[in-house]
Formats: sequence, structure tokens, C-alpha cells
Amino acid sequence: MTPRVAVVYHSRRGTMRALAEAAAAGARAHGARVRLLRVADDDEAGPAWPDEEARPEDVLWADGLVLASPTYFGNVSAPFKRFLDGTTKLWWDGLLTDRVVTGMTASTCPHGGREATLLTMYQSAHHWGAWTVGAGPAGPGDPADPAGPARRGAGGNPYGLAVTALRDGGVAEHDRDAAWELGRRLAGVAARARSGGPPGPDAAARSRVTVVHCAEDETVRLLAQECAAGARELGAEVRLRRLTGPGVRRESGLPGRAGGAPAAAAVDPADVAWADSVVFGTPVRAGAVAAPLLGFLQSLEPPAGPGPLAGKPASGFVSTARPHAGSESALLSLHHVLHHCGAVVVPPGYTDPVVFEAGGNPYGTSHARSAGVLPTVQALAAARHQGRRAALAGDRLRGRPVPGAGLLDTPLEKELT
Ligand SMILES: Cc1cc2nc3c(=O)[nH]c(=O)nc-3n(C[C@H](O)[C@H](O)[C@H](O)COP(=O)(O)O)c2cc1C
Repeated sequence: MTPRVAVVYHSRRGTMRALAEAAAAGARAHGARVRLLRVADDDEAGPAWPDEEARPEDVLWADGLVLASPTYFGNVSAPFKRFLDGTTKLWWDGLLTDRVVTGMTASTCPHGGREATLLTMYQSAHHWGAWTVGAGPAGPGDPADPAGPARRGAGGNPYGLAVTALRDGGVAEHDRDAAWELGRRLAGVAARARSGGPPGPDAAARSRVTVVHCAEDETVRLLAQECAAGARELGAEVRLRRLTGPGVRRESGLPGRAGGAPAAAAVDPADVAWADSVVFGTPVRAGAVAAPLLGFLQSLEPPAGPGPLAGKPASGFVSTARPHAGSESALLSLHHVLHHCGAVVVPPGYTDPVVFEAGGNPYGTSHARSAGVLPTVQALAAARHQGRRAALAGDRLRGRPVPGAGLLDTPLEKELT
């Protein structure tokens, strides 16, 4: 099916508009229906770009979005943020889930906050329940060439496209090429996410989900089991795997042998290669994921080309000591690594009431052990939802037919289509 891609940009001097035009052309080259949408300036002092003005409702129309904002003080510009904030009513009504999003930015200084800007965009998109695609090594079926101009032009930036703004608002040829490539890539992922097709060679097979968890943390292990159960609910074949290694203290607190259940098999990189979708669970250590998980992720990356996570949906869940002790920062730092690996980050977002009930962390399920070593019923339900979501996203990106109604087929969207 033809994907619909909206390229939403804010630009005063022309850099972002030139990149947006190139991304739109790349998406069209993939066969997408494309709209180039201008975010209005605060005071209308900027140039009158001859494009449609972006409205929050336009997000409903799009299967995929290229978000394109200049870097202002290491963040998106205020007009761009106003556009994002304008989607609140649609978000609240649950209408913005499962869009595929990528980002582009420009800054004067090569290291002037552009990564921060892209990551901030993705944080907002994750609140919608969007999937985020960076410019990391492309996976199977991904139209972008990992050795192509997109990677070179991005200067190795795995989060999206970030270019150096020229004084006259012009854009270098290789930056334009990189934007074109990113638009084409986004359209490809959006097409697969929307329709589940074209079917891959193993389209009839069950979806495969690997859930990896740090072995010594009982809370995380229980969340992992529930996440695996959620994926199985959707018919997925699941591998529940444990990570061991120095740096993770034993933290049981439960009666009997650490939780009583037989230990899962130790994880191997082949478990990630096997999967269509991967979920990682970890205790939070110093505001970030535990060392064994980081070590495992780093071990996956080949010296060149895509690794086993490239092009696959991935997300995480965590346990912390106390409610505000790093659950968000750990998940966000995990997302950075996943983008480096070329994964499509598919966090829970606010895609189900259970996310709110479990404390409302849109980046991944989290449980604070100050509430008990056993995860709450709400946290377990959120982990199960995350597992279902991983299975569904894996099905879609691998081209398997998705059972039941599509996630995007809300009555309002049917009206708008
Ligand atoms: C209010 C403001 C804040 C800015 N902050 C940064 C910054 O943090 N880092 C940086 O390198 N450039 C910064 N810049 C430069 C812009 O990133 C640059 O002008 C912009 O990317 C050009 O995009 P445009 O041509 O689409 O308007 C800032 C510019 C403005 C107006």
C-alpha cells in the first residue's frame, strides 16, 4: 500500500526547508504520497515559504513523519515545539500511536546541540507511541544503503540527519543527498509498518520475539516473564533469555530460590539475530542500564555493516530502587544505543490505559522496588502490553499479516483517509 509521509519543517533562513524538500523527494521516490508542511513562525517574521501550513491534525493523515527543526539552544525551535504541543488533544484521544518518525536538524556549530535536538524530538514522539527510526545501519529490506550518502552526509550521526547550517541558508550537495536518502528510508519503513507487507520469505511463520533480562534482579525477571507472555498472547514464538556478568548485584528479596522459577538460558547474539523483535530488561545503575546489558549490546555490533538489531523493533523495561531514581534516563540512554544499532525504537508510549496505571512511563515499563520487590499488578500488565506491542511491531516490519484490525484503523482515521 502507498505510505503517506508528512515532512514537517520550521525554517527561517532556508536550511531546514531545503532539507525538507529533499526528504520529501526521497519519500516520493519510494512511491509515498507526500505532504511538505511548514510550521508557522512566531511572528510571521520569517520568509513566506510557499507550502501548506502544518496543523496538528496532519499527523493523523501520516503513516510516517520527517520532523525537521533547526537547533535552537540545543533543542527544537519554539515554533516547532508549539506544533508538537498542539497535538495534545489528539494524543489524549489515543489517535497518534504507531506513526513512524525520523528527525532532521541543522546547527551552526558541528557540535552545537544537534544530537540533543534529534533526541528531544524522539522523546516527544515516543509520548505519542510513535516508532523512531534513525540513520543507523540499515537492516534487511530497508531501502537505505548503509554505505550510501545518508550515512556519509550525516557524519556518522545515528539518530537522524544533522547538518551544519551555512551562512546563506544554502545546503551542501551531500547533505541534500542524505536528506533524500532519509526520506526514502522513512517511507519504506512506514510502508511496512502500515501494511505489514510485502511479505518476506517466511511470512507464514510465527513472529519471533526475544526478551533479554539481567539475571540477578528478580523484579526485572518477573517483568520479563510477563513481557514474554504478552508476546505469546499474539501467537509469537518467544525466547526468554538472561544476561549474567559482573556489575549486577543479586537482589532477590523474594522467598525461596530467587523467585523459584527455573533460570532462563543465557543469551547469545544468535538469539537477537533469530528474533523479529527484541525487548531488553535491566535494573537501573547510576541512571543508566546495567553494565552486562551495555556490554552485550556493544558485543553485537560488527566492525562494519548492519548488526543483528538493524531494522528490528526494540525497546526496554527497568526496575529502580525508588520512583524517581533514573527509570526515564536509563530507558532514554538505552534508546540511544538501540538507534546506534539501527533498531526501530518501539516503546510503549501511551498506547494503552495500563501504561498510565503503571505510573505513566512512555519510554518503557518501569517498577520502583520501594513499592515492593514483586512488581505491582499494574507494572506486570504494562510489561505484558509491551510484549504484545513488540510482537505486533515485529510482524509488521517483517511483512507478516497482522491478526485483527490494524492499529491505525480508528474510525476518525477512516473518515480522514
Ligand atoms: C535562537 C537561536 C538559537 C540557536 N541555537 C543554536 C545552538 O544551540 N547551536 C548551534 O550550533 N546553532 C544554533 N543556532 C543557529 C541555528 O541552528 C541555525 O541558524 C539554523 O539551523 C538555520 O536553520 P534555517 O536556515 O532553516 O533557519 C541558533 C539560532 C537561533 C536563531
